[in-house]
Amino acid sequence: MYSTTLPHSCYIPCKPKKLDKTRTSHKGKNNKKVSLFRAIMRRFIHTTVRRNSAQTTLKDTLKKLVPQRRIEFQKLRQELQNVQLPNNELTVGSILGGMRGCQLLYWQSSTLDPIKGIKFWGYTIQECQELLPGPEDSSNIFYPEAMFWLLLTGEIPTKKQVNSLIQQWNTIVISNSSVETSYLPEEVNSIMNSLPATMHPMTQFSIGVGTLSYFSKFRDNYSRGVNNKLTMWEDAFDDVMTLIAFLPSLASKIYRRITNQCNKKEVCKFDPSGDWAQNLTSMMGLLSKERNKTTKEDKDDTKEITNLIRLYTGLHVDHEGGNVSAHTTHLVGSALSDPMLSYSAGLLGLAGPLHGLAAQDVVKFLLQTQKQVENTKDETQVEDYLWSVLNNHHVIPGYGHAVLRREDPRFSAMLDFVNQRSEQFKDDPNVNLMLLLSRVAPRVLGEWGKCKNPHPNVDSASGVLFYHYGMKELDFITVIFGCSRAMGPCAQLVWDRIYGLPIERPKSVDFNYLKKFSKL
Ligand SMILES: CC(=O)SCCNC(=O)CCNC(=O)[C@H](O)C(C)(C)COP(=O)(O)OP(=O)(O)OC[C@H]1O[C@@H](n2cnc3c(N)ncnc32)[C@H](O)[C@@H]1OP(=O)(O)O
Ligand SMILES: O=C([O-])CC(=O)C(=O)O
Repeated sequence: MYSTTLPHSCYIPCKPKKLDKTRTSHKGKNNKKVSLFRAIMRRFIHTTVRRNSAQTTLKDTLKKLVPQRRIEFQKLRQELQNVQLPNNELTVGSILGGMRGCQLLYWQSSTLDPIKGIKFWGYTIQECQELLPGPEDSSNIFYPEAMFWLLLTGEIPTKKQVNSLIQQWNTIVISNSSVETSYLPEEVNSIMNSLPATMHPMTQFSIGVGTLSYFSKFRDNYSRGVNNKLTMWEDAFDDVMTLIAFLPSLASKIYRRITNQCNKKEVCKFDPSGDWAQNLTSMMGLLSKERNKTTKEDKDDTKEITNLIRLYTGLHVDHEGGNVSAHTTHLVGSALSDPMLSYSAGLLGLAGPLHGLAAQDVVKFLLQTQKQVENTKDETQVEDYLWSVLNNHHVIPGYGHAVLRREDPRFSAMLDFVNQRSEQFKDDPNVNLMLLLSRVAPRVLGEWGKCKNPHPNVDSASGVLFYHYGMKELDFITVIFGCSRAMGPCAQLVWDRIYGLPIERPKSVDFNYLKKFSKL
């Protein structure tokens, strides 16, 4: 009766009392005893049934189904790879293969060529570096504000226009009053304070951005019936401005919480005339004397880390519409969720290790390689280590791409940053390992042959540079990515509402439908 396969903790030794037949006939005086006996039996049967059903939990049931279903699915996938479904230009291979290469989305501000990489309204990264306004004393660095102007309008802004946007992001109107964006509104601040500081920074970030929805004009005006299909883009625009303007405060709040610097006022320095990336760098406390020593080189570092954040946040803004963070933002926005909710969802996609989280994983990987490989200057030893990673069915973070088929030009731009400062970086073992990997990994991945693009993507070079300048909290790195990525998808949200694009709702197919096309 008791299953011996039950886990020990489920086995409750409870023997049924023997049924005394003689007593059952004594009605009347033995009535009480009989009903007590029946109750005990009912209870016994009930517990036994429950115990037996514990043998087949939902997960156990699923586990039994997995091997066979996997085989069937793989067979069907292989057989129908090139089959086009009726009234559908897509093949089954595309539907089951992450829709790679299918043109399914409208995206305005950037396009991605597999070989040439990203272009923002037709401008290459190099052209943006030449044309977009930036600090006078730094070549190849532009203000992210200038990039946002380009993303939203398709026009290269003048210096004056960029300055006006810098001012606008430093003082923003919420709840009908003008506030400096140096501190978070109390409604958001208190939510952030209630989160465990050990919660992953990307989770905190998404919650913070979602909480900003409290101030959404779009949401408020929609619920009161104030805006309509023709005017709601203006509320979307105002929300996007509020959202982006508060990102430096929000990100630095998270950073200061995880580094226990919350009560140090000198850390959170906000310059009311400073640019967005400068305030982000400064408010995180990356420029504080405690984190950076005070030698002459360290003063140069202060300028350089600000420029690194400007370059990084200027380059990560957008990567056409199909990447997970952009696509999610667009999808959620299509239900007319406000821009804060939409981007909060986008950030949760960016937090995945195959997407934005690879930025932190790359640094973890570099540090792990330093520990595992005796001499990380020796290409053969590093190569052997990479083979062991692949043979253990792990990915090499920072390599490969769903669309790109050459080295990511954003990676090249980060590398130029390093090469232009070779003196600063020449003795950094992690930067040197990153450079060595960029030669060795493509060779190994190419020989391995599974991965369609063996070259480095943008995440390969970025985190290690933050690490160089003192950001040792690896889990935080993707938050900076998230500050930047807000710009492209949010610019698109405004245009989605200008054009009145509909709710996104593709059709799905099930296994049985696909099976109709199978000969198996
Ligand atoms: C900002 C960004 O989001 S850039 C991307 C950041 N992500 C990373 O760096 C993580 C490492 N890279 C990867 O996992 C992948 O290259 C992705 C997710 C970026 C692209 O995925 P896909 O388009 O499926 O790549 P692709 O078609 O080349 O994959 C074919 C196979 O090679 C594997 N592969 C791809 N890249 C790698 C890699 N860097 N290391 C090991 N294996 C890899 C895939 O996992 C897949 O294996 P499978 O057939 O067993 O499932
Ligand atoms: O394009 C992609 O899929 C991933 C990527 O590089 C990005 O979003 O920046």
